Amino acid sequence: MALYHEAASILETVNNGKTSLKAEVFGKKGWKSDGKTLFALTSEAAKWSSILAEMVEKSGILKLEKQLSPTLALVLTHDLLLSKKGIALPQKHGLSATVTRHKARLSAELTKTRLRKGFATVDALRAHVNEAATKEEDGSESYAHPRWIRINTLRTTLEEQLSTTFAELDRVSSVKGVSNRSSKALYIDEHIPNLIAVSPSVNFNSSKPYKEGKLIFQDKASCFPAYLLDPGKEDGDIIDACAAPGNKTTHLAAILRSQKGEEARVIACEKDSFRSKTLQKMTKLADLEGVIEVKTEQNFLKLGPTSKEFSNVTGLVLDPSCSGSGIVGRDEGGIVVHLPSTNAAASEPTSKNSRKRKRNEKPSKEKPVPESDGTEDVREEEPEEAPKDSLELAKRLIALSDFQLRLLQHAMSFSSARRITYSTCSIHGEENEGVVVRALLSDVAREAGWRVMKRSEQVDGMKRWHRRGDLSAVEAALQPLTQTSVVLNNQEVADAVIRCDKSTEDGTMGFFVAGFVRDGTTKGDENLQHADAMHEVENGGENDEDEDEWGGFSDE
Ligand SMILES: C[S@@+](CC[C@H](N)C(=O)[O-])C[C@H]1O[C@@H](n2cnc3c(N)ncnc32)[C@H](O)[C@@H]1O
Repeated sequence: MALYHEAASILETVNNGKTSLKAEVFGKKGWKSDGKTLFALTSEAAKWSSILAEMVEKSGILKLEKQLSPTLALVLTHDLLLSKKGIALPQKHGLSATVTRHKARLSAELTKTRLRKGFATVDALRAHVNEAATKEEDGSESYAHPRWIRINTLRTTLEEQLSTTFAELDRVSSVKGVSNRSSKALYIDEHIPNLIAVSPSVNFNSSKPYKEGKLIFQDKASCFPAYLLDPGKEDGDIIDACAAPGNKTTHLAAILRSQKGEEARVIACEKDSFRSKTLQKMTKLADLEGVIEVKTEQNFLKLGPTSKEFSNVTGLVLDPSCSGSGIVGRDEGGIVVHLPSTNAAASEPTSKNSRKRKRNEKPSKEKPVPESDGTEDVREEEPEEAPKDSLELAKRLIALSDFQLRLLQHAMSFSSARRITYSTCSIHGEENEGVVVRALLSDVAREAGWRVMKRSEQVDGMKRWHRRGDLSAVEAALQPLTQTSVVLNNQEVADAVIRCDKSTEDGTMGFFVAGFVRDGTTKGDENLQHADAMHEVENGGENDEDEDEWGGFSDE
């Protein structure tokens, strides 16, 4: 029967970004299958594809059943487990048999995914998947996430790309103009230089300039930290403390190079070994001039802030691991078909022992390195897994924010540093305003004279950005600190820090960034209405335990 082969071929074409699902199914003559059935199957499989791809990958069936392509496995698995009628083929049909014999394994993977996402039943998961899909298609309520592309000025210019790669696209004057799924439009961002957004239906994944590192796929919000740091001619070296996969590193390098020419130097530090490799690849591709020095498998906390090597470091970008709660899932963007990797090995059967993770061992979130260039599949951060309950979330946020504070305080210890940006792709106040307040009130910040970078002091685009910090989160962070005699100017701090919300007309992911400055001449207590003698703010991550990395939670 042609249905599954035709559906698989349609998903392949749509995934290449050449056309839309509707245009492919109904606009093309010659399909043997009924159009409505074909559309229903392909759109359902696309909707479920992130879940199905993971199940197929983990089950390892692509390795065992060589006649299955990733898209064919997707549509067959969809009908096997999620369609009421099952696979529309006789049981003995060869194609049906190739997936049916793995039904137990695939079902187990579906159960694991469902539980991990926090849904008690398949129907609850289905409702969630449907709701997400309805939102995507309802332009009035939610906006299709545009594809943000930063033009890498280390390798090309905006003008060159506008007149070549993007010459065919219609120019629009608002982000909303590119949020329409069927449009082929381009918007030049009004806040971040050299950043554009294109409609979700246009895909430059396989374009030459992308493969050459001239285009960097980077959400608008993720461009804020390097831009807010705003390094200039007078600056020395800049450290990107938590760098992989390297989007902010290459952005920093581009800005610094434009200011300092050959003198520009960015030191990129990454602790994780797998992500270090991605960072190396990405920077090698994007930075032919050698502005960036990569420190692989390097714990930032182990860099000596007063050592000679870093005596010329005047700025730091700190974008540490976070809950990832602001991330826009790939399925919240345009029609994206998630495909299982053909290289994926079957996951180990879950035994009691294998489920246990050692304390401090980082949960493995990495995707296999694609053979092509390895940059696009390692994300800046992984989306948050739904916590079981509010208690688990609270615990998670305490551990994360202590870790983030510790890194921020370390950044504040660099002897020549004058500016720092701290960012997360989290929506939780604890990881954002909470960390900022705790850092500002810490001895480290006060002794070194760090204060928040006020809105009025920020680079033009950031000054104009409308979403600012959450005042109630600033106040909430101060509440437990009853011991302190220091009073912050809460409103000024809230206005100084920057937020992005996901799924709004801004077209960004959820994000947070704060700038810190120290003037060098004062003790920098400008945000403090009165600063009394040295005080014990709180433990604030200055614990003796050698916890130098966010290690996730153990299952124990
Ligand atoms: C949110 S990601 C960074 C994304 C990156 N800034 C970008 O824009 O592409 C956080 C990174 O910090 C790394 N990391 C966590 N703890 C670290 C530490 N102590 N030292 C250095 N890197 C660390 C993680 O492995 C992860 O790659």
